[in-house]
Amino acid sequence: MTVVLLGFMGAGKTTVGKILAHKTKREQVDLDQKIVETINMPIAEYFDKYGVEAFRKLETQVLKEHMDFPGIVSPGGGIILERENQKILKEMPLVVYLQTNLDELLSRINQDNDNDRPLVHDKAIEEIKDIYLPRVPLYEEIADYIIDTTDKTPEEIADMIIEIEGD
Ligand SMILES: Nc1ncnc2c1ncn2[C@@H]1O[C@H](COP(=O)(O)OP(=O)(O)O)[C@@H](O)[C@H]1O
Ligand SMILES: O=C(O)C1=C[C@@H](OP(=O)(O)O)[C@@H](O)[C@H](O)C1
Ligand SMILES: [Mg+2]
Repeated sequence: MTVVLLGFMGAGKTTVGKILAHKTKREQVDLDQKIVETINMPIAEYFDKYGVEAFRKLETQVLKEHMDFPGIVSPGGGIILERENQKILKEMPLVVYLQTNLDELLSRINQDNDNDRPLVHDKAIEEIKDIYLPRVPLYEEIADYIIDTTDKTPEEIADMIIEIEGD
């Protein structure tokens, strides 16, 4: 069954998705990674050159290509913004929102040297809050399940999703 992980940047969509796929012997697709393979440059560079709207179009395209993916789908945190994506996500069988408080997200993002996230890079906390707060009700509305990740390890979160799938 297709499992989609939603959540803000730093929620663990990529990390938990990888562990969950490994534990359950399924494939994971990270939509950001698919986009990077297509554009052949880092996401931050693409944002600089072509802007956020162009990125959103690519994001919708790769989501459509993977809506029936038989495994774990880890999108970027902004996947819930486009109406078209919201519709697609609602049709997908199991959507889990990895809920995390903003302090914890900021601390995870800051220690993550593997990813440059242009929407939060060098931004003040108030600006990040302006991106985060309007997204929360969208994640909540679209998800079938919500897991509070704040004090949990990615392993524990993956195990919780396995339990949800078993129910
Ligand atoms: N539950 C967690 N507890 C602690 N650190 C985490 C957790 N989930 C993810 N991280 C760390 O936070 C950073 C961002 O994780 P990532 O999986 O890339 O998030 P996302 O794909 O949702 O933006 C990584 O450095 C990752 O190791
Ligand atoms: O929330 C967003 O708008 C974004 C999240 C990023 O992915 P992660 O959520 O995996 O960091 C990446 O798609 C891009 O930088 C934009
Ligand atoms: Mg990610």
